[in-house]
Amino acid sequence: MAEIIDGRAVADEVVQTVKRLTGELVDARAITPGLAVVIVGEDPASQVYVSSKGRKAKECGFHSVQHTLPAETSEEQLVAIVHDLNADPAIHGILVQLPLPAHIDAGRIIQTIAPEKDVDGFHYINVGKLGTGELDTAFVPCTPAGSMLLIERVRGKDLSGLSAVVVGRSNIVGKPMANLLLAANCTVTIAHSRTKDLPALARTADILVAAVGRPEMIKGDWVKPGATVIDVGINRIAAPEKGEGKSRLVGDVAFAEAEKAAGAITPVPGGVGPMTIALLMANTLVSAYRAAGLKRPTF
Ligand SMILES: Nc1nc(=O)c2c([nH]1)NC[C@@H]1CN(c3ccc(C(=O)N[C@@H](CCC(=O)O)C(=O)O)cc3)C=[N+]21
Repeated sequence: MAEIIDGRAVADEVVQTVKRLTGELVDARAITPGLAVVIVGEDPASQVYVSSKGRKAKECGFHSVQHTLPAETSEEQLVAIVHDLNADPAIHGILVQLPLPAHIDAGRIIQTIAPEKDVDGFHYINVGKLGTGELDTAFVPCTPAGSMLLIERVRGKDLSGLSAVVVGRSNIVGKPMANLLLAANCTVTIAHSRTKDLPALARTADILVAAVGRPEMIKGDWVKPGATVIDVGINRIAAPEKGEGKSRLVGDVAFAEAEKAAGAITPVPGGVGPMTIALLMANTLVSAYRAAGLKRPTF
């Protein structure tokens, strides 16, 4: 049976390190890292993520601000808010929660965020830096960065020559994940909905990352014996066994089957999700260190 990777425990270690380094920054330079989270509309799932980000930021000792805007907020109003946050020296990280309402051009909003405050790592400047390997000055998207930390926990820091298959090609997870694995000298394949014989390809992976958003799509017999399986999916599905109208969270991997073959596997919940939030704190801390002209801490 696979080792079950405890994402909550690793995330907590990251948060404790952020907290300690925040204390050092406050003592040495009187600079408090500041994180602004902007949410437009009332999507209940989004509200949950945003409030847990605010809670973690306070736990780290950050200055934390949240802008909750009505669903009718115009694109120009949102652009104006981002401009204000760009100009605010107390703010080192800006996160605009996605998805945005359909009448707002999310791409334009992301490109409005100052790259040096783009702790999501979604701005073209940060995407380009990751693509060209300028990791010292880039922000790397939180979910792939957190997934890499979990992979390193299991396999050590030297991933050289390992075969990695990333299932999913999104700009926020699949593509940056593939770039990080490539930077770590893995042989990387990105699979997607048009990939031929995905089960056979998946079985070649020493590191298998599932980021497709389809509940339990990756089956146990797609997993190479001993592989490291990172499940990025968070899918809410009906759970009639828990009672009428109840639901539960599952990943993109059929966990009960896959844990029999894998060497190590992340659960859902309690795997990648908590790491995403921890790396948001780490990126915000790094931004504050850079703004102070100090060397970037590494995680
Ligand atoms: N600009 C932007 N950046 C984001 O990083 C971003 C976003 N927009 N929009 C929404 C998604 C979603 N997201 C999650 C983070 C943590 C958990 C998490 O900690 N999940 C827990 C379970 C939470 C539960 O029980 O619902 C876990 O996996 O253990 C989930 C989802 C960040 N997102």
